[in-house]
Amino acid sequence: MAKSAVTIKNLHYTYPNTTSEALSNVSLTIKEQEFVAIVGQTGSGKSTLVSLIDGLIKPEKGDLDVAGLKINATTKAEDLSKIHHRVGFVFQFPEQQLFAETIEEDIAFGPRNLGWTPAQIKKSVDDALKMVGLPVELKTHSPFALSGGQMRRVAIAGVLAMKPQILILDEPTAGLDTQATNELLELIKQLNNKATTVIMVTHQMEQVARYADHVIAMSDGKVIADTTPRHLFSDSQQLAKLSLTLPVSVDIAQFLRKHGAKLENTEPLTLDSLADEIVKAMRGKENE
Ligand SMILES: Nc1ncnc2c1ncn2[C@@H]1O[C@H](COP(=O)(O)OP(=O)(O)OP(=O)(O)O)[C@@H](O)[C@H]1O
Repeated sequence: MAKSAVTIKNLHYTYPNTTSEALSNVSLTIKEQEFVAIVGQTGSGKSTLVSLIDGLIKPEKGDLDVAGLKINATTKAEDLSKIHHRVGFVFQFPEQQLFAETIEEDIAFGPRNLGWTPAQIKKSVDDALKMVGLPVELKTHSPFALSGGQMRRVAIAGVLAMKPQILILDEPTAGLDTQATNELLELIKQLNNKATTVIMVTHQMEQVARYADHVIAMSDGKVIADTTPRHLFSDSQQLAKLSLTLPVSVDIAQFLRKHGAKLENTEPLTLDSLADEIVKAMRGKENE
C-alpha cells in the first residue's frame, strides 16, 4: 500500500484578529505520488489548508504529518521551517516573485538558502531548467525578457531546484493562455509520474477531471468531499451544495443520456473519452 505523504487530524485554524475559524476540524490523508486537486468556492479555506501543509502557518489545534515531519500547535519555528526541505510551494502568479538579474541566480536562490555546495547548486539549476522544458543556455539571460508562460516556468524551476517530495501549486494556470495552460499541466503531470506528490488548488473542473486522481472539496472551512473526480462529478447533489460546475465532457454526456443516448454509465472525464463513448454508442445503433 502507498505510504501517506500528508496526514491531517482534527485540524483547526483561526486567523489572528478574526472570530470565525478558517479551517474547522479538517482530517484527510494524501498518499505519496497522488495528484490531488483541492476545490471549493472563494473563501472556503483552500489556501489556508495548503499554507498549513507548507508550514507557513501553524495549526491552532490538531496534528499534521507532512513527509514524515510531525507538526502541531507547539511546534517551534525552526522545526516548522524544515518542511521547506521536503515541500515546494508555487504561489499564485509566482513570476511576480522573480527578482534576480539572471535566470540562474533566481533558480539558485532556494538551493543556496538550503546551504548546498556550488556544484550541487549548479546541477540543481540545470536539472530544474530541463524539468520545466527550458534550454539550459537561457540561464545567463534575464528572466524579465521572457514570455509570461516562460517566466512562470522559471519561477516553478526555482521551486523544483530544491527537489521537493511534495509540490503544492495554488492555481498554477491562472492568467495563462490555453496553450501555456496545457503545457504547464502536462509538465506537472510528468513530475507527478516521476514520483512527486502534487497538491493543486484549482477552480477549473476540467483540470480536476483530466489530471487529478483524488479530489478534496471544501466549503466554509470544512472538507465536504474527499473522493475521486469520477465519483464527485457523478454526485449532482454534492456538486450543487458546493456550487461547483461539471466538466464539459460530463455535462454533455449527462445531457445526451437524458435525451436517450445509450452511453456507458461512468462519467467521461475528458472530451477524448466522451468522443470514444459517442462513437461506441453510434456503432451500437448501426448494429441494432
Ligand atoms: N490573512 C488573513 N487574515 C484574516 N482572514 C483571512 C486571511 N486569509 C484568509 N482569511 C479568511 O479565511 C477564510 C478562508 O480563506 P482562504 O483564503 O483559505 O480561502 P480560499 O478557498 O483559498 O479562497 P480563494 O479561492 O479566494 O483563494 C476566509 O473566510 C478568508 O476571509
